[in-house]
Amino acid sequence: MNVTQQVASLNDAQQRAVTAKPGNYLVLAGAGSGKTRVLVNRVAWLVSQGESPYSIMAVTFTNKAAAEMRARIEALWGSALQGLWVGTFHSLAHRLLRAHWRDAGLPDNFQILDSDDQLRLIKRICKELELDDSRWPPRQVQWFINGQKDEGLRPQHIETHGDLFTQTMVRVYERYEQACQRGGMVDFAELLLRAHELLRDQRPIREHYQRRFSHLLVDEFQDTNAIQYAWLRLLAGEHGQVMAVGDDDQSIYGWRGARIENIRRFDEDFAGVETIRLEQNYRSTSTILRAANELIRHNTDRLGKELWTEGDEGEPIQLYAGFNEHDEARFIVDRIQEWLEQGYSRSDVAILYRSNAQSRVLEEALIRAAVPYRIYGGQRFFDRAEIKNALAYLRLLNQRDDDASLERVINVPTRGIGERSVQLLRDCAREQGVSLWQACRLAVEQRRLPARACGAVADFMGLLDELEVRCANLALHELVDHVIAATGLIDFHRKEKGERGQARVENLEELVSATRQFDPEESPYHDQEQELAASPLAVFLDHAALEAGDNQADRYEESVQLMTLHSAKGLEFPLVFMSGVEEGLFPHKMSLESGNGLEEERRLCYVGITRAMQRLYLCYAESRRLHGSETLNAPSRFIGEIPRELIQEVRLNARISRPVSQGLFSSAARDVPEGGFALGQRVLHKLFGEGVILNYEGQGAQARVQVNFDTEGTKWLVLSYAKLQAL
Ligand SMILES: Nc1ncnc2c1ncn2[C@@H]1O[C@H](COP(=O)(O)OP(=O)(O)OP(=O)(O)O)[C@@H](O)[C@H]1O
Ligand SMILES: [Mg+2]
Repeated sequence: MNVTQQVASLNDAQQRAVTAKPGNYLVLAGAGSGKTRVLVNRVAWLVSQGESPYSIMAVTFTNKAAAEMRARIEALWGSALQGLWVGTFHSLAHRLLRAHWRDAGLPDNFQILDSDDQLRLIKRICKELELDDSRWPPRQVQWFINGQKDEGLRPQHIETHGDLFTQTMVRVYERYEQACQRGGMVDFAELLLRAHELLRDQRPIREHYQRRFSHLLVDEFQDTNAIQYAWLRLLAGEHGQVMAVGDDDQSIYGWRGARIENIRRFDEDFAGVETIRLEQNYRSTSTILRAANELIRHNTDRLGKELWTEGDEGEPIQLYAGFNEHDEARFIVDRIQEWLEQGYSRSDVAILYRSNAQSRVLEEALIRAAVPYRIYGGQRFFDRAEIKNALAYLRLLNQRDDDASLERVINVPTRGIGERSVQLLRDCAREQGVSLWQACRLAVEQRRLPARACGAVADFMGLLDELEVRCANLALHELVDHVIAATGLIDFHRKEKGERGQARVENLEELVSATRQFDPEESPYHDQEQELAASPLAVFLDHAALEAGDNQADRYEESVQLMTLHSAKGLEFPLVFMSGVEEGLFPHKMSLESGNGLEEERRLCYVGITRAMQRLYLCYAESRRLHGSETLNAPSRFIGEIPRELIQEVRLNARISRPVSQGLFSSAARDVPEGGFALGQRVLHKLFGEGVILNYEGQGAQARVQVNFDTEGTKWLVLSYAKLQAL
């Protein structure tokens, strides 16, 4: 099919956008209405009309989306397009700086500083400035510097108003800039800022690109920040033609500086803007679409759009009330397996969640069922840096001579043992043929390090020895809880500003939850053999090492996709689960503290719902152990904002109903598959007395139940041995 035929297959509004005469356009439309498709078609159409690919630049949100966009454009056109620029704001800015390094004031071999390198540099500067890092956490400084750059501000532009905090931050920012300049290093935010300054200050270069790029096309325009917007304006100049494509209802990066107002400003800042609205949705069933429309109607600050579809009504949205997070995960994985049997492919399925830490329980359920999965745009739980740090401390507790773990955390959180000292320790270990831990001891005894480092190493060793004593009689989950607090890891991340720090703290707390099942008395896996073989800590560490291994589905293997709601933007899947749709988790409790936080959460929910093409499941857990503590959450208000008639509650077994329900609707019921017991049922055990069944695990001879006994606490019991009596 050639380009003209392709364009003819679009609807009228889409065709109008694709074939629009030269000018500035805002394509404002809801999810799944073909905005990205319009953009792709517009590029191919421009080329088919004789425009040179050299004159076209298309910007999108992630590298992956950019690669996909180029592939789709070239597929439409039928061959590769030389000279066409497609990328993210960052990659395009980078390209400009590489081409004009001299004019941008950079060395020709300038390096990109990733976020970890940036943090390391900031730490060094804070130290030089003798800033106490408990008062001035380097991560907070990093957040500050990047935030200023995103607003286009250099240190000299920042008003300090005599405020000590700002003054100090600006002082670090200045030094940091000097260090980057000296070392020829450019961080991510700097790419945008510097490319902006290059175009702003170097008239010949600006005019060259303004002449070259007569067509600028931007996808996901609602999530551009101040500097990206400014950059776009400069590049467009007086004559450039911009087509900005976006959806105000999907603006979900306000917390990272994105400006939804850019949509409104576009009209004022660019000449003769014509707004084109696309209203037909091609992605979802009418039920899913109605749910999304009704939900987003609860937001006040909207530009207002309607979406309709010719598609089928489809099935109602399924709502599942999990008894707890394990039950929720099990339910999800059971459904996935059913679909796979029906012939769906694994890559048709996405599981979306609000917060990173939620992935752990889902990952475990998938691993147990041997369903390959990938975490899109993120890392598996046990691969995350903060988790690896905590595990390194735990490994050291277990085995001091574990050099890799020691190196990992000897200076995390920062305690004044710099790279030079670590090198001295390595040398000493090599000379003496001992472990790093032994080398630490020697170095302290023989004062082989500078006095400050010596003191710090001695403190570090003291910390581990003390932890060992303190933890001797703790249950595994208490031990982990104690270790992440006493080592300062929790505080270290808590001081980081923004979602990232918050996510790390949540992950660490989730690690505590993860260890509970390894405590003998709570463990469904527990048996005597295991107890004789190894401590729960050792068993857990092995488990973590295996899980962090090569379990992630290989790149080309079909796999179920797990991702946060944020990274699901722009994507679509036939089958979608949204898990953890609970008050406090989604909307996230942190969001309720800021004025428009709730509306941004609702937009995120809208993004989630509109990812689904055929089937959508909303799941929540009546009780959830997340980040180490157990909470009883009400179902999210977002569920209540979807019309009742669009939702069907899943009842796995309606015979027995649960006594406790936090549900909006009548509680869904579920019984234990073997033995005829129900969750929530009271039972009698010969030794432990009366209790309530909380959970179950496995089937047949493997079936175990967790019972909360009135006097003996919570225990996991093998059902076939326990001889429970129903009460
Ligand atoms: N005219 C059309 N005919 C058939 N299918 C279409 C048409 N327009 C779009 N689609 C399909 O609808 C789906 C959604 O399109 P697209 O991803 O471009 O929407 P979008 O508006 O960019 O969504 P989002 O807001 O989620 O980014 C895609 O599968 C696309 O191929
Ligand atoms: Mg899109």
